[in-house]
Amino acid sequence: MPTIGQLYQLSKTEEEPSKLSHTYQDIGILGPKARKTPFANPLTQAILFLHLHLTQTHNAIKGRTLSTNGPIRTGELLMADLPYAVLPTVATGSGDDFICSNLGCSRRVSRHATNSVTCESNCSLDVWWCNESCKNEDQSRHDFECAWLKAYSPILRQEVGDHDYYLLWIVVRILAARYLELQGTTPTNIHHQFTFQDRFTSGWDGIQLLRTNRDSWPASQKPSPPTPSESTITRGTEYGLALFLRITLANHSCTPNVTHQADDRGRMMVTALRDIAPGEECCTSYFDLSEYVDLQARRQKTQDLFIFTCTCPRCLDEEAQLQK
Ligand SMILES: C[S@@+](CC[C@H](N)C(=O)[O-])C[C@H]1O[C@@H](n2cnc3c(N)ncnc32)[C@H](O)[C@@H]1O
Repeated sequence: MPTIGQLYQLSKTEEEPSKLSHTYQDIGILGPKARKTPFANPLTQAILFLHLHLTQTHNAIKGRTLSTNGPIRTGELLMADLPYAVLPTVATGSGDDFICSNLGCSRRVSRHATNSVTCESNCSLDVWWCNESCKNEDQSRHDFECAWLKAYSPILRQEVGDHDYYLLWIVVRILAARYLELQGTTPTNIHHQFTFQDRFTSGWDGIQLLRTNRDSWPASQKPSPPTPSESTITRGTEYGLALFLRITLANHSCTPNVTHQADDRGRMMVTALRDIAPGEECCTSYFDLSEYVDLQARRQKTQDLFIFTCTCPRCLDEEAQLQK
């Protein structure tokens, strides 16, 4: 079950991040249907937002699902999800930008920004912060990974390649978040402030729920998992690699009713593509549907990347047409 996803910057043809941020920051316009929970991080005030009508349900084949228990209008913001862990995936030394390592910030910043700082121990060329405040705020989390990065990042990167190196590093960052959560000092530790834990599990408890639901699949849907290789992974415009606990509940549909886009600070913004009725499942698309148009191409894509055969209404309808 893929739960760690690339964050992509919005392309120029899509809605500008600033517009999304504006809708989000001006969250009062959503009125009483919206609840907001200030994030623990006093410096950045990153905000986790969940629409009051969003809920979690279960489907025998798909596993956990994101659903609604009330009406949602086209264009409404459903979720601004914060990552549990995020890391930069831009090749070392390349490009002008970095992602601030402070989880509560996660902004993309120019390497030439006057206030940017790096780790004194030179543990990794990928670890940067916007400024001293972000570094101080992130210090205890970074201390957890610093020795590991210094000892292993050059060797691992060479020996296993970027893809596997990033997967190992994000596991270290997930453990760092867990460690800080136990200390009660982390900005990811929103558990105690979050008032609707009953609907969405936060923190390490949420990580523990991330396991495959393959046991519930019919035998026909259980091929051997493909070995991901650099050539089979379409990365798009890279922003970072992140783990989200709430948007990960959204299943795939080839006629999605929601869309997800990373904003410019590593949050995943989920917006309704059409009116959604109470009780409907909220599905997004896991890939660019304009690139995978016919049924066979789309089904191959979900098999290759996520090991399931899509049975969304569009796929079933097209399948029936082909069988006529
Ligand atoms: C990001 S998770 C979505 C949440 C997942 N259902 C869960 O229980 O955590 C992706 C996984 O959900 C399942 N899934 C998503 N969309 C599906 C679909 N249209 N049909 C069948 N399974 C689907 C697959 O197991 C896939 O690997």
